[in-house]
Amino acid sequence: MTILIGQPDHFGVEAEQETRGINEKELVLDGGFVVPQTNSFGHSFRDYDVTSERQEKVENLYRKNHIYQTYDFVKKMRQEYGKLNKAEMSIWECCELLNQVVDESDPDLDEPQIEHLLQTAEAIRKDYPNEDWLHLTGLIHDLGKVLTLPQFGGLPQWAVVGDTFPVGCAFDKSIVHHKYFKENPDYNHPAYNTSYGVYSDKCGLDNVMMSFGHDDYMYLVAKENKTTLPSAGLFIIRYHSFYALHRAGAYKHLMNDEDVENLKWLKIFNKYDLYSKSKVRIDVDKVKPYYLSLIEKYFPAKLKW
Ligand SMILES: O[C@H]1[C@H](O)[C@@H](O)[C@H](O)[C@@H](O)[C@H]1O
Ligand SMILES: [Fe+2]
Ligand SMILES: [Fe+2]
Repeated sequence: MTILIGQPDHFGVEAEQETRGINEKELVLDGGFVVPQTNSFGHSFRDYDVTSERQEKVENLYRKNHIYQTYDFVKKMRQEYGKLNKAEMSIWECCELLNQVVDESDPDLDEPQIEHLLQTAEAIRKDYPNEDWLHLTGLIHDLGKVLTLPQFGGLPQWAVVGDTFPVGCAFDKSIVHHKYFKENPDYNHPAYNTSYGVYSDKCGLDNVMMSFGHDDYMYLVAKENKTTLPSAGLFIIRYHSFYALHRAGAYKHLMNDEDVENLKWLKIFNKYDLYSKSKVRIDVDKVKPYYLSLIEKYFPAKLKW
């Protein structure tokens, strides 16, 4: 059975068809993963408009995120967190730390994050049994959320979670709660508010500064600790919250050929990241040995964080 992909949403039909095209022609999802119609709160996934107490929290987070994530802020954060001098630990130790984190930006999930990591990884493993790198990518993609913990500086949630977007060029209209960018100092900055901004045609996303958060941080950690994950794995880690790109198709003018290839895997990954969120618990002890073997294959025993 081929899975249903991409619910029709406010990003429009075009992005949907594009995902479908890739799915049918190249990487067919055949594992029978059933995409639920509603999240565990009974709403459709990624609905940022319904009114509830929870949504108010989510919107408030995006308001701050959009106002404070400037080009200068990102540069400073990358410098600071690129030092990797906060902790030394294994990947699994970090998974366990994540148990203390609940993501306030997520309208679909209020479970501790370790559940989400395992749900994502296990759903991928079922449908893509041979792509062990993709299972591990599922397990680790959100580990950067430890930035909210005191030993990592206790960053506010707006600097850690939520969808990401490039800084240094214009903020695309498809970004969730776009209206709050009007209060971002870069919004009116002539060097930063054109479609290329400080970048050039097909410069490659590697050269683009993304709003700072768990994605960019985990990418830095994986790269600097010399992971042997393939480039598609690193790409997924850095851009999995970049919905303006992988859902809405914005910012394509900044992609190089390798990005175009890797985007196919990211689109597949996203289905599992988004739609595996549920109240169904995974038996951690049962799956732990498998993931420990993958960690050993792709990472050193201890990493600098
Ligand atoms: O609220 C969520 C959450 O923070 C995820 O970890 C991130 O990847 C998503 O893009 C975002 O929408
Ligand atoms: Fe994430
Ligand atoms: Fe995730």
